[in-house]
Amino acid sequence: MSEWKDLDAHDKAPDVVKAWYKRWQRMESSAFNASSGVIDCRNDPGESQMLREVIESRFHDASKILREFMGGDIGVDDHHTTPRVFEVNSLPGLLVYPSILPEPLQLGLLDKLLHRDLSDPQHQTNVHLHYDVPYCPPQPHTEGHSLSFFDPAAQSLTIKPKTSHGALDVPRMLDKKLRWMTLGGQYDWTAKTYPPTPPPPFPEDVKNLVEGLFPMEAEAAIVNLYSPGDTLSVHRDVSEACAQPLVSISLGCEAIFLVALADDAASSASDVDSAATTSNKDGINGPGNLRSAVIRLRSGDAVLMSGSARYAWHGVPRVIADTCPGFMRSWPAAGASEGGVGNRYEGYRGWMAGKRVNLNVRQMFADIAVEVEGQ
Ligand SMILES: O=C(O)CCC(=O)C(=O)O
Ligand SMILES: [Fe+2]
Repeated sequence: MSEWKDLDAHDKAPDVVKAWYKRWQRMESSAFNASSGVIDCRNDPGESQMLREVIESRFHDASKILREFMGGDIGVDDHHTTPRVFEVNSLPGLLVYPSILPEPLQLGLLDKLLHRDLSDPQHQTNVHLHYDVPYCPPQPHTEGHSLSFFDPAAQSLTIKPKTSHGALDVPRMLDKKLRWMTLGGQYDWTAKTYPPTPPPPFPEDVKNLVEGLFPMEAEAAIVNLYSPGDTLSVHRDVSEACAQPLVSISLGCEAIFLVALADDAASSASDVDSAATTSNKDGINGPGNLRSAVIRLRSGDAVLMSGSARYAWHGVPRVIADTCPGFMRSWPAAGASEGGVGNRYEGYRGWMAGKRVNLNVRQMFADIAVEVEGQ
């Protein structure tokens, strides 16, 4: 097994992993909907041969952490008082927490990430690489933060290109261009490093939520935004200075998430052929000597990558259209019975119905122990 310090963030995935990913990217939805090899925690996870339930001692009162995040009672039910956690048998350290976030909390997290944190000029996005992004000054209802980009008053902003790109308006930025935003440590996707300058503070409420629920410190995050048709190719997240866990929280449309650990011996040409050309169980789920998992991630689910699974190859070959849950589809507009601030965002009603948002949180430095007991 490789040492963390030997792993290079610029390494390309072995061919066998890339071929497996491509199969999933090209697969008809009917094939993966019918595939018994996909881990889907909403469908009797306890019965699955691919998972085993584990006990997280830190969940003695998850509801307290969830309430603190929302600043009040959110009608947390029993499930959320003691969320269930499953470990993937083929990849020890890969944990799945189905629907760990209750619905109101999912909406609250979207508000914080996409109204408050996106309009904080300290947080970089992919749009900043090519454009000078202007911000609207704070308003009485924004608690000192710049006005949300979803607000009608922000629609007249012009986002000027730094290079030869054409100018961009706010709706086009939000609908099409915006693919990621960084929180805390501002990861540089091109250099695949964290800049040496001190990062902006990690948003405190999101930090408390993540650290309360998961065995890690929240020091840097990437918020990925996908539309159906967008993908994230196979990579490993090894730019952090330590091998502490990483947590990935999904909101909105469902996705297929692939994870694989390839032993050096697993990259031979014959494995690539079998991954690329057969439709047998191995061809879909990964060649026999790849330790792999295919997980259907839904809104409110979390995945924790720890232990050897922390440096597994992984990617998102598919975001599944028309799968955003009903309670979230109209975001950022308020629901029919709600009044108040949501109505400001009426012009973007239904924006979230065509999006998947993934909050991917990493610990960059300090060491803490992971406490997971077998059941
Ligand atoms: O969108 C996801 O589920 C995964 C994102 C990811 O792997 C990353 O941000 O490094
Ligand atoms: Fe990743």
